Amino acid sequence: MLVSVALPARPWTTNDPCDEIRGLATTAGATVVGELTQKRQEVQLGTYVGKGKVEELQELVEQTDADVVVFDNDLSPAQARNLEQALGVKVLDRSEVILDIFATRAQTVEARLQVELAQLEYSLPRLKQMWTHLSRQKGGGIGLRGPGETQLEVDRRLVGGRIRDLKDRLAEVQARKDREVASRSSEHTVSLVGYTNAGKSRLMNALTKADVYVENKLFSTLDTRTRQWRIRDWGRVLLSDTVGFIRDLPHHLVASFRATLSEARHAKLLLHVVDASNPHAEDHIKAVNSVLSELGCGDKPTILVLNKVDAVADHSRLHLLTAQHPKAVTVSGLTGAGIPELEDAVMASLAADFAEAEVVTTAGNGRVLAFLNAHAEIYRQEFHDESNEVVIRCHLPRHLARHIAGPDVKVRYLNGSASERPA
Ligand SMILES: Nc1nc2c(ncn2[C@@H]2O[C@H](COP(=O)(O)OP(=O)(O)OP(=O)(O)O)[C@@H](O)[C@H]2O)c(=O)[nH]1
Ligand SMILES: [Mg+2]
Repeated sequence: MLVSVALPARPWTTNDPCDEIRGLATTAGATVVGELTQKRQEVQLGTYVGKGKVEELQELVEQTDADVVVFDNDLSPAQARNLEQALGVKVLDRSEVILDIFATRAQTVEARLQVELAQLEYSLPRLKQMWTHLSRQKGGGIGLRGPGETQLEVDRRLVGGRIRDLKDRLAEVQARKDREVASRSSEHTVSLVGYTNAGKSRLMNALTKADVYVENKLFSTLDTRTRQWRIRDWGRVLLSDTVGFIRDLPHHLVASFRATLSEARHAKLLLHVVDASNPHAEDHIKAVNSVLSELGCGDKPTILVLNKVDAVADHSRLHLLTAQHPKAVTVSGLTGAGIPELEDAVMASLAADFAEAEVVTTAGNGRVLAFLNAHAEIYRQEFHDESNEVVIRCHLPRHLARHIAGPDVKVRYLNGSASERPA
């Protein structure tokens, strides 16, 4: 049974208020048997909704034989407890459903650690509810208590210990990952970000011919994957797919998925993928932008990618989107439409970092030659026998110039216009 409550601070954005929570609940494996919606001026402290609605909900639960009630809103521990008592069935809120999906989807060690951490941090304030229940069963918890401690305190301590343990292990994994990401600092790194189900993974497959899991469910990607993307004859880009964002992401998850998003934080360019066929596309763009700025990626060069253009039924809405975001690129990961234009936009953005340069070094400097071969676009090489020097004209990413610095290396930039490519 789904419940969605509109509040002045969190209004419904469509005439189908349960749309998203239905998607989340189904993704979590539930079958939806009924829905209840209400507009309220403020939250009822004890039970979130008013007494009348609780009764209505009770009836609906009985009629449909529902065994879980899922709120599209976030409930306080006390509200969840009171509702469970009144309704006689399990009551979950939006964050719990998202956490549950994350728990079943997490694949790598890192994602599992993050999900467990988020779940424990979420349940710590809710322990009281579990233990008042249990201590009644076990005769007041006799025999379970440590000296001077109530069972609740023991439990909090255990959970607290586990949380610290998880944090330590995550820190290790993340340090390793940061080293990995940093070692790619000389590369063109691009990250796909966007609302869940926007089509990031499919676009990744289309661009890199990789085989990343794609599914019409929310949060099909929980781990970052990085693949090579060869853009025609221009060069190589490392493209990462990331976990999808969602409105009101539980903030523990934002924090713990920071690491999963480290690729995005270190990327030189973000491709913000939007499902242009979704009527809420504009809301999704805003939600993603706000998570990005929370992650400290707000100022990163970003290309907005209006995806699934093949599925857009209402073209006037697409026109609105393109009018609102004139620099956006319109594509379809399914049909491949617009991908050449996306490649152009990516090249132009990354090339803004390129400069035409003349590098002079001794002919035997294999290190510099190898580096330029790998990272620059060389278009002329001259050997000067008398001085035993080699003069290399190339297109060099400015931020890489420091990697070839040395006593026998001279770098001279040939013109100020960085984005121009030599003929
Ligand atoms: N019609 C159409 N469907 C698409 C397109 N791109 C993706 N889809 C479908 O949209 C659904 C979601 O695609 P994914 O690539 O898994 O989306 P995602 O952004 O990676 O989703 P999460 O990993 O859950 O955040 C799948 O059913 C895809 O087949 C497209 O260009 N056109
Ligand atoms: Mg995905």
